[in-house]
Amino acid sequence: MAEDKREPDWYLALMAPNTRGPEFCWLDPTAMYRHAEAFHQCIADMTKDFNPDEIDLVAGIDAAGYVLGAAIAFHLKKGFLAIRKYGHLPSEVDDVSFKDYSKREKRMEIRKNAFRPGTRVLIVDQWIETGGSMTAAVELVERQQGIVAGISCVCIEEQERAKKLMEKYKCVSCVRSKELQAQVNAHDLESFKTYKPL
Ligand SMILES: O=P(O)(O)OC[C@H]1O[C@H](OP(=O)(O)OP(=O)(O)O)[C@H](O)[C@@H]1O
Ligand SMILES: Nc1ncnc2[nH]cnc12
Repeated sequence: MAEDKREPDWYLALMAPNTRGPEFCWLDPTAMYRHAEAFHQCIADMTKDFNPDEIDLVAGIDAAGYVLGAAIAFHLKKGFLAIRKYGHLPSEVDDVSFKDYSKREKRMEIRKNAFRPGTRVLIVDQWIETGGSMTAAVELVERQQGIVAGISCVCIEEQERAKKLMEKYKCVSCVRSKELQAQVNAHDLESFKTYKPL
């Protein structure tokens, strides 16, 4: 078999740059999900540092976290918990208010009795920018006496609240090198210079 000469996080170069101007700071990992090998490698990398025997349930954050969370739940043979934007679940809920990168007040919710106390939950999202969404998700899980078994995202920016999460929980991202991490923090990847839509 031919030796794989690619960098371990080669597939992150398939993320599309933001072309909607400075008000919209998103990079677009969904561009990468279209590539079968890239998406599968991404899911493998988001899970490889976790022992499946130490996870009972995978939770994904509405909306981009659903794509990855559901794939990871399937990969690890676990169930999936939807952490929803507020006002969508047709059941009794626990909810929490928070601010994210948009600086707007937001709310998210999970159903009451979402799992038994002591359940070990892996929380999955596409991205941590300010850490507002992930911190809120952790609060919802812990309020129902869940144990946060870990946090897994494609990219985690090194901002204040994200650093606090990293101190307290096992956090995994697909970014392997310091160079790429710095580019992620700056929302500007070297690969954007040569990025070509499929
Ligand atoms: O660390 P933060 O500053 O909280 O930002 C991260 C969140 O922002 C995005 O969600 P968003 O609700 O904007 O979009 P989505 O519905 O497409 O997932 C992303 O998927 C994370 O959930
Ligand atoms: N900069 C960013 N890129 C991609 N997804 C994001 N979600 C929040 N911030 C993001």
